[in-house]
Amino acid sequence: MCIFFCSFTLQIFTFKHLQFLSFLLCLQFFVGGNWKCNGTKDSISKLVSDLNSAKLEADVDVVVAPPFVYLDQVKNSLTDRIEISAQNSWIGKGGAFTGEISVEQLKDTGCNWVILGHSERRHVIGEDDQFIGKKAAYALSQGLKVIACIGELLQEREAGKTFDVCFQQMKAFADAVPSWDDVVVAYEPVWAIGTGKVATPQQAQEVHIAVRDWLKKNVSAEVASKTRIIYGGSVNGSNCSELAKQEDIDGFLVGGASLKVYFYCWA
Ligand SMILES: O=C(CO)COP(=O)(O)O
Repeated sequence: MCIFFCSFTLQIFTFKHLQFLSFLLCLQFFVGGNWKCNGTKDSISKLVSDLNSAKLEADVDVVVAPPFVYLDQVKNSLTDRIEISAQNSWIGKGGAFTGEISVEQLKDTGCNWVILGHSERRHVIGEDDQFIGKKAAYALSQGLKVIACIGELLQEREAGKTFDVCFQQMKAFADAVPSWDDVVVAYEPVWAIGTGKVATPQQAQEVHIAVRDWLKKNVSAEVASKTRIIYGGSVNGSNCSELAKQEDIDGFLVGGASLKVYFYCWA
């Protein structure tokens, strides 16, 4: 693997170093595995055991997001080298909210990340920008880090609205969160999710740089330079290297391919 991620991290360091020299910063590559609503006790136990013996590069952040019901199992069996994320959280303190999971409960199971605004929550479940913003604000206020997802539908891309949609979703996060220190932005074009139709490196880079520019204009230059913007949507072993070469792609959020250990260990 890890030669793979190591070499890209080094390239990314060079790009970022040149681009943001004034901040003397480089962004650590981030690889997130979103297991979505997949797995059984047995299959997850096998994946965890494979992950525990995988050789992961030291300078890549690796985070996995198992389904809620397996969080405890994963936390109790997975190496501490890999952090754990939830796939959703409630907007505030727990209580009489049937079927919801609170941030406090997630922290209690050892989660330190949560994915919010995923397109499957937006478009299948019907969560809107404000609701997602509230969730992000509450999660951050309780010390949970946030993977903040944005991305356009196919018809929005075809109508030339990609930037408008992504910027509107960014604004909802920006209006809600007091700080971007613990936020990673995941650009996931909806038409690329689970379809095998990955964005080209140019399509992804074009949005990533626009989102970084949006952060610069609307939040601050420092936040723009420090915030990792990762790509998700049909990423796999064959397309990841070209995507990772793009200057503003700081990692991946991966669905289907993250259910196999080899995704974390390409070499
Ligand atoms: O939704 C995704 C990650 O959050 C991407 O899913 P796929 O990698 O299966 O397209």
